[in-house]
Amino acid sequence: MTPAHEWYKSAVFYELSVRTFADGNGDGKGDFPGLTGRLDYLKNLGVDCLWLLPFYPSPLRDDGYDVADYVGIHPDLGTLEDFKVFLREAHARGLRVIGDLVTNHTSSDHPWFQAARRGPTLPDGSPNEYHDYYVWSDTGTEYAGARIIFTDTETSNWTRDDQCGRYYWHRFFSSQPDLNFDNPRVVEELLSAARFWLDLGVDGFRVDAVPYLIEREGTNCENLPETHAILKRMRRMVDEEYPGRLLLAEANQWPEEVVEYFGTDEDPEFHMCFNFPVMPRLYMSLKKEDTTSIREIMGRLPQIPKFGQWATFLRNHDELTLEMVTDEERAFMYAAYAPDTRMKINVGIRRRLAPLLDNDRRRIELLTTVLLALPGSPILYYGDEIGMGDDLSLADRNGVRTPMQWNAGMSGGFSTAWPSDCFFPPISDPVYGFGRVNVQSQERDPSSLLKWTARQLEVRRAHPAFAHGELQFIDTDNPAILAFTRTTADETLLIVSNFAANAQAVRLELGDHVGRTPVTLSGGSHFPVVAEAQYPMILGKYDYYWLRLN
Ligand SMILES: OC[C@H]1O[C@H](O[C@H]2O[C@H](CO)[C@@H](O)[C@H](O)[C@H]2O)[C@H](O)[C@@H](O)[C@@H]1O
Ligand SMILES: [Ca+2]
Repeated sequence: MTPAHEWYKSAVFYELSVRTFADGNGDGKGDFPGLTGRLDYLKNLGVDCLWLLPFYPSPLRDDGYDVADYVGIHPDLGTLEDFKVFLREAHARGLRVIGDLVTNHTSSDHPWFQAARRGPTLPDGSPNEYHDYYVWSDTGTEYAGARIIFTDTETSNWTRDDQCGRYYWHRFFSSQPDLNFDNPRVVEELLSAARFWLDLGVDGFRVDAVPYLIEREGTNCENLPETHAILKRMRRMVDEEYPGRLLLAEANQWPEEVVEYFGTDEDPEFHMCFNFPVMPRLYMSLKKEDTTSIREIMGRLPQIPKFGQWATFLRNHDELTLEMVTDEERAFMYAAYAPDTRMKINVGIRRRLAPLLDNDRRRIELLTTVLLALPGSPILYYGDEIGMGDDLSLADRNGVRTPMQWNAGMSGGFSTAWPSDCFFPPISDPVYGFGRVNVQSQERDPSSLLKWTARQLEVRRAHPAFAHGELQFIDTDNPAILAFTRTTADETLLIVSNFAANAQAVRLELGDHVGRTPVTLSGGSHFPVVAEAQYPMILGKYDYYWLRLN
C-alpha cells in the first residue's frame, strides 16, 4: 500500500494554461470560471492532478513566467474568489491542483525590481533594501561560464539598467531579472508566496527553472550546492507546514545532475523531477527505428529516494527541448522533426505532439502508451489528447499554446468572442482546425483519440504496477522493439512496443517467466504460454501490447 501522502506516485497529471483553456465571460481570454466549467471533462478523461501554468499578474512578456505579483490573479483570468471556487470544485471532483512557482526571476515590472533599480542607496542616503533582491554588477562581465538559455533572443545574461546605471543578471529574457538567492530575505519572500497558495489549498507546485538560483564565479552557475540548500529549505517548509503537498522540479539536466534534486530519504528535496533526458529519445527512437537510446538513458538514471517519483512527458508548453542530447543527436532531431526553420527555437523544436508525428494515429498511440507505461507519473499537455496542431505563425513558443478546441462552433467553443479577438487565434486549418479536431466530435466517436486516451488511463489505473512496479528491460534480438516488465508483489506487466514503420518479428528473452501466460490487459486475450526462454512475437507497424504475465 502506498501511503496517502504519496498520491503523486499514482497520479496522471494534466498541464494547462487557464488563459487558453476556456473563456467564461466572452472576452476572448480563458479564465477560472471557464476552466471550472470544464472540470467534468477533465474528470471524465481520467486525469488526477491539474498543473496550471502561471496565472499571476504579469506583463506577459514570457506568457506569465514573468511574474509581477506572486500573490494575485492576472485580471484577465478572473478574481481570487474565482480561483477559490475553481479549487473547491476541482477538489470536490477528486482532482488535485498544483500551481507553477517561478522562483528564479520576476518580471522587470515587479515592484521589487522597480524599487531595486533605484540603486543601492536612496536619495536620502539610506540603504535601498530592494536593490539586493537582484544580482547586480558594475561591469556585466562576471559569471562568464554560464550559458545563455534563450539563444534566439539574448546575447548576454547581463543587461544594463539605465535608471540604475548598473547591470542586472538574467538567465532568461532581459525582462526577467534573476532574484538574488544569496539574500535570505528573498528566500523568505518566495516561501511566503508559496504559503499564500498552500493556505488556499493548492496541492503543491511545479517549481520553475530551479538549477539557476545561485551564481558563483568559475562555475556554470547551475546545480550549485547553495541552490540545493535553498530548495531543501523549501521542502522542509512544505513537509513541516503542509504535509502531503507536492514539489515538482523543473531541472532540465542530465540524469546525474537531475537526480540531485530529489535529495535523499534523510535530507529530501523534491518529491518529483521531470525526466527530461528520456523525452527526446522517444521521438529519436521512432525515426531511427531503434530503441537503444531509451534503454541506455533509463539505465543511466540513478536510484531515487523512496518518496521520489519521475514526471514523464511527451510535450509541454515550451519547445521540445534538445538540451539533453548530444550534438549529433540534436542534428538528427532537427533534420527529422524540424524540416521548416520556423519550427526551430532556441535549443529545440516548437511543435505539438500530433504534427511532430505527422498526425499518424498509430505513432501517437505508440508514444502515449510508452509514456503511460514507463516508470514515473505521466503529464499530458492540454489538447494533445484530441490531437491538436500548432500555429507556426505565432512568435516564440506561442504556436503550441493556442486555444483548446471544444467544438466546431465559433472560435472552437473556446470563447464566444470572434477568433480575431481571442488571446491567440484558434487553429482553423483543414487538418488540425477546430472544425475537424475538437472535443465534442471526439466524445461522440467511440474510436476517437480522446476516447482511446481515456480508456488507456482507465487501464493504467486498474493496474498499480504502472505506477509502482519495478522496471526491468527485456533483451530482444530486434532493436526496433522496446520491451520491459513492471513488477509489484501482485502482478507483472509486460509492455512490448514496435518503433518501426513495418511489421516486426522479435524474440523476447523471457527466461524468468517460463510457464506464465501473457494476457492482454484490454480484452483479456490469452497469448501462447512462455514455454522457453526465447519468446517469439510478431508486431504490426507501430504496434504495442500491454500484457499481464499470469
Ligand atoms: O521562466 C523562464 C522559462 O522557464 C521555464 O523554462 C524552461 O524552458 C526552457 C525552454 O523554453 C528550457 O530550455 C529551460 O531549461 C527551462 O528552465 C519555463 O518552462 C518557460 O516557459 C519559461 O520561459
Ligand atoms: Ca475571459
